[in-house]
Amino acid sequence: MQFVSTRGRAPALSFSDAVLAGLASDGGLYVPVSWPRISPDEIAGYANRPYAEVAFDIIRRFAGADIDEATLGDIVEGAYKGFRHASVAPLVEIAPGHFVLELFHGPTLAFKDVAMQFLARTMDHVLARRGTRATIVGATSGDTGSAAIEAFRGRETTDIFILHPRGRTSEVQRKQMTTVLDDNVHNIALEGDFDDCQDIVKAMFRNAPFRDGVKLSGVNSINWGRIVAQIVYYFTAAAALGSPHRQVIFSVPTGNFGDIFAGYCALRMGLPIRQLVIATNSNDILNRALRTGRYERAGVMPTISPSMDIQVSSNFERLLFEATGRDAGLVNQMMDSLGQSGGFTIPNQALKLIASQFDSASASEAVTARTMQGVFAASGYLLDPHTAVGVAAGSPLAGGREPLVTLATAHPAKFPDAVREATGIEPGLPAWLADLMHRPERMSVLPADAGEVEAFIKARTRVMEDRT
Ligand SMILES: Cc1ncc(COP(=O)(O)O)c(C=O)c1O
Ligand SMILES: N[C@@H](CCOP(=O)(O)O)C(=O)O
Repeated sequence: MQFVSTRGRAPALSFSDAVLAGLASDGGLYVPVSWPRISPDEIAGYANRPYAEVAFDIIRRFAGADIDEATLGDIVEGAYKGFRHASVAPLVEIAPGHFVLELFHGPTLAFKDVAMQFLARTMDHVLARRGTRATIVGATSGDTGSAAIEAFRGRETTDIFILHPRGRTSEVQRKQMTTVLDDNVHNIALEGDFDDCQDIVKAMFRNAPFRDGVKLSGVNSINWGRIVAQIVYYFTAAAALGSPHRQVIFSVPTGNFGDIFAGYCALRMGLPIRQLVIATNSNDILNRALRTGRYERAGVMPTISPSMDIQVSSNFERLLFEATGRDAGLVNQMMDSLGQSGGFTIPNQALKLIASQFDSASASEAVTARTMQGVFAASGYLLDPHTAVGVAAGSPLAGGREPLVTLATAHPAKFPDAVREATGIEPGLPAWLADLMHRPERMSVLPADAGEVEAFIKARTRVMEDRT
């Protein structure tokens, strides 16, 4: 399987190369050259199969001969054996016909672990096979960073640099990142918001001498290796609820559009998804875009669901590529306009197509808190604030013919203040993180300046040491 860039000016790459590249050299995002199909019988066969087996069966269709099957089998086994729930991603019914898909049973208590545990093992394998190293960068609003640091810590093949917006993550999230003291882990607290972090990461990829010099690779969902692993749980959840004989609706708390784009991939691969609901907090660029056709950047607003405090949703570019019939010229025009004037208009045809597959809703702070409170009062189930945004956005569609599945993207204990304020209950951290708040921290504070961040990385990466 080859992967092509949404901007059409970078070379097509194999699975391994696309995973190592992260972002395409033309600034675009890699997508598979075509969508593999999973037959109805195969979908039915996924019900009750171990998660790792389904992951293997789906991912092998993208990895092809690039990663031999025995190795891929070992990678997925290793990735999911540390999850604290035997099903990896269990479903819990919180109201008649409304399920949450718990994606937070990995080591850092967020859905990011599902992909990151796979991605780190895959990168490690490819780098070791090639006898080389990479410098990993990532922008985080809290969860990607902790999951990536946990997955890459101590690895000989990589140095990892994570940029988080200073003071804008929850304390638990920050501690999960900054208390990891392995030599290959570097935390940067940036004086800015998440979009600044992400802009700097993208600027580093555009700087070819720097990118090639440090062998830059990325772990955000711009990396196809993240998306491919997130496709899997849409299949396991739908199969458990009766697909392919039954359609399913998914409501997905959305920021960078990676998780919901994985749902779209599942749909393109044959999963009978009735609708994908884009659930946003007050940072509602996607909800506005779907309603008005204008994708218009605004300032990032801090909320009680901080991991979704994002305005520029990188993976929306992948959807635009698909919805315009893979017209890279049009995608370039839209992205240029976003860079120059902060917005663009989605062509009518593309907007219509998107509206036929997606719905969207935005939950205010008050609605998010009321949803946590209401679900707890009715069922005793504690939602984290991100999942609550998804539950609020999806609820109007609950109780109909198709089951509604809201993706539960984080454990409530990652956001104890917001959960306590809404429900009166303070969720505790699991035993292996019980002393987290007392562990020593290490991080460096830097201004939101790509040059300074590059200099910081150059001074610390072992890849540069190799070259000098
Ligand atoms: C807890 C949580 N929920 C939802 C999201 C949104 O996911 P995505 O960025 O893939 O849209 C994030 C961050 O990305 C997150 O950390
Ligand atoms: N919410 C994310 C932001 C980055 O998203 P990603 O999925 O593209 O890595 C976070 O918690 O860091």
